[in-house]
Amino acid sequence: MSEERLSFQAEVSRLLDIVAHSLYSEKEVFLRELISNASDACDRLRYAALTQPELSAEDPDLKIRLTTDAEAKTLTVADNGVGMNREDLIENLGTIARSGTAAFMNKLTGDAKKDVGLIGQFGVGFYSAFMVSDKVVVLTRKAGESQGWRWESDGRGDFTVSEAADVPRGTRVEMHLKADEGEFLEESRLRRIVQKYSDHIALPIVYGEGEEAQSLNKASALWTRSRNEITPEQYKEFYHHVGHAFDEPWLTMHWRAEGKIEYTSLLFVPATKPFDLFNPDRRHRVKLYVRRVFITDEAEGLVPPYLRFLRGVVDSEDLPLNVSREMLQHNPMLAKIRSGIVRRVLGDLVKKADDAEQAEAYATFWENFGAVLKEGLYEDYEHREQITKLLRFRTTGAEGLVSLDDYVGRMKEGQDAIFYITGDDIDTLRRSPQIEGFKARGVEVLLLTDPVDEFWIPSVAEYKDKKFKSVTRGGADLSRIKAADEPEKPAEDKPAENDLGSLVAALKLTLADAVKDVRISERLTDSPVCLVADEGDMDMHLERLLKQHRQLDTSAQRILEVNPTHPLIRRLTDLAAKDGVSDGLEDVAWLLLDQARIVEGEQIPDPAAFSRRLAVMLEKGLLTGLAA
Ligand SMILES: Nc1ncnc2c1ncn2[C@@H]1O[C@H](COP(=O)(O)OP(=O)(O)OP(=O)(O)O)[C@@H](O)[C@H]1O
Repeated sequence: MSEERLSFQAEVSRLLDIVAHSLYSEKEVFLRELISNASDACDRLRYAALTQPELSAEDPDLKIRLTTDAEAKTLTVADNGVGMNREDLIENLGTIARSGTAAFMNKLTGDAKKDVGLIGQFGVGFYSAFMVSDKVVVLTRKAGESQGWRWESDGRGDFTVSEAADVPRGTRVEMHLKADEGEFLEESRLRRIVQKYSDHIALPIVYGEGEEAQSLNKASALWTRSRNEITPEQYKEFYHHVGHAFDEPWLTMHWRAEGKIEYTSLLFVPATKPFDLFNPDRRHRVKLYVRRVFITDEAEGLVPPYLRFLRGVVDSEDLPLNVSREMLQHNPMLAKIRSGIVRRVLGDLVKKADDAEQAEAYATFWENFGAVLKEGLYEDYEHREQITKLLRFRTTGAEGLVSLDDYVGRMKEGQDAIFYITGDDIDTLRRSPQIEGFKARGVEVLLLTDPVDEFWIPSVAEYKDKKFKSVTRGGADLSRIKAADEPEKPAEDKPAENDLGSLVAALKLTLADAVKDVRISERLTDSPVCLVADEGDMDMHLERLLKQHRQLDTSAQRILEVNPTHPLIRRLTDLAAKDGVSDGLEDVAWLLLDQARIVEGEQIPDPAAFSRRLAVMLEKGLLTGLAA
């Protein structure tokens, strides 16, 4: 087959443009990226060879080799790993398949300086070779296939692919260095880079060929070394490699489990949210090794979905090497390892959460992963208590994050429930009419904005014998809670009970089926009205959420609560006591209901009628206002 010329995917072209034109301060990281790829390729071959030993038989000692040619000004990174065929080459070195790429690309501004910072966080993998090269040639042959392939590009829009003869198994990436990148031809420079970024790689990385070849790294898997031999820098570089991450690890956990089951874990909690955290598959990314052999990064059941933010490796001494990825899931050993991991990780997180000096650091973790962790409250009954200790909340009572123990410790005399409100964002929740009375009495309300909150609360139901209670459902029961500094309302502020009775009757008659009931409110202090759900009905926010996701197409009737101390309601009470249901009262009743719906974020069923009534009322108001 002759040479084919193909174009890069548009995203790759944009990326290459930035890579080539930006003054990336740490160009040396290209080597880390290529070594990381080479190591992954060897891991994949080693796994495939477990069931097909012939794949690696001709050249079984897996390694990574760096060579230079001072005359040709080339640096080559070669591995004898799994290699690529034509389709792999076109798919892998012409596109960016990684999840989160689209989101990343949307963030690019076109301003090279800013974009470089972003790339630093995202990593450009193979394409970083173009930071130091004006031409890259890849020669590769896939394990088990006889045809070799050559890929070549100057990194400017297109690349060529052609057949190549006599290519050994694996991949050679030959970089034709730019004129001013001669430093990458020097062994000492390469050695320093390898030691800085790639020392954790478990394979030998050598410089040169034959007898002369020099070893550049320790070639022992980082997790097999003892903790006191590993520097924070080395942990970080390993985290970058294993997690395809570019931030600092927020927490590093490295331990060996001994006894009935033996395994080593080196796990990290990232400092920032990975792009794919909320993918529907809820997959974790922890890599499973069996006695130093990489098995899979898709071992379902190794880590529960609510800890899917973890990155790192678990290396088992007991699982059989020939365990197929499919059979793994049902292996009882795996369940034991998982339970060890969960216990340890939750234990370490609780320690962090309990440490008052680390409150700020813990808040970062919580903002990133709290919403994911909460899934464990209903998915992992066994560890619910520990997860509960990790919970943090925004509330009406404090600026920062509050734990359930903080909350319970501050409960008012007579308060027997943990009050909460759910919604889409904190600011709207803080302004909700339903929490007015709670705020006025100094009763703290948890402000919940994660969709998952609607699901764990009913499942957990209570904490330390205090039930969770939504402030937008059922009665407010505020009268039983004593507030020390509660100002007594002057008696004349509240209309007479009888008159209020007439108002409620008139509103019920007017609004009929549009509401389930009309009640005098205990929870309002400033707003005239609000909607609440009846005790046994679904909370309003949950109903909206389910409708958005097309999981529900009916609506429950709501209760309209009126604030007896609001001037508007007092005026209306007089009107109802005098005339019963009048035209004026009818219009106001509907307007109040629509207003309550708007504040709640609900649709108004008849906007035209709303607008007509509003115009009538404004006109009347203006006329009497002008006359006065
Ligand atoms: N030396 C290699 N041997 C075999 N396949 C390789 C090699 N280098 C790259 N590839 C293939 O090309 C793909 C793309 O590589 P690239 O470095 O761009 O991204 P990545 O490795 O998936 O992510 P990262 O940015 O974390 O490196 C890899 O996923 C792999 O399938």
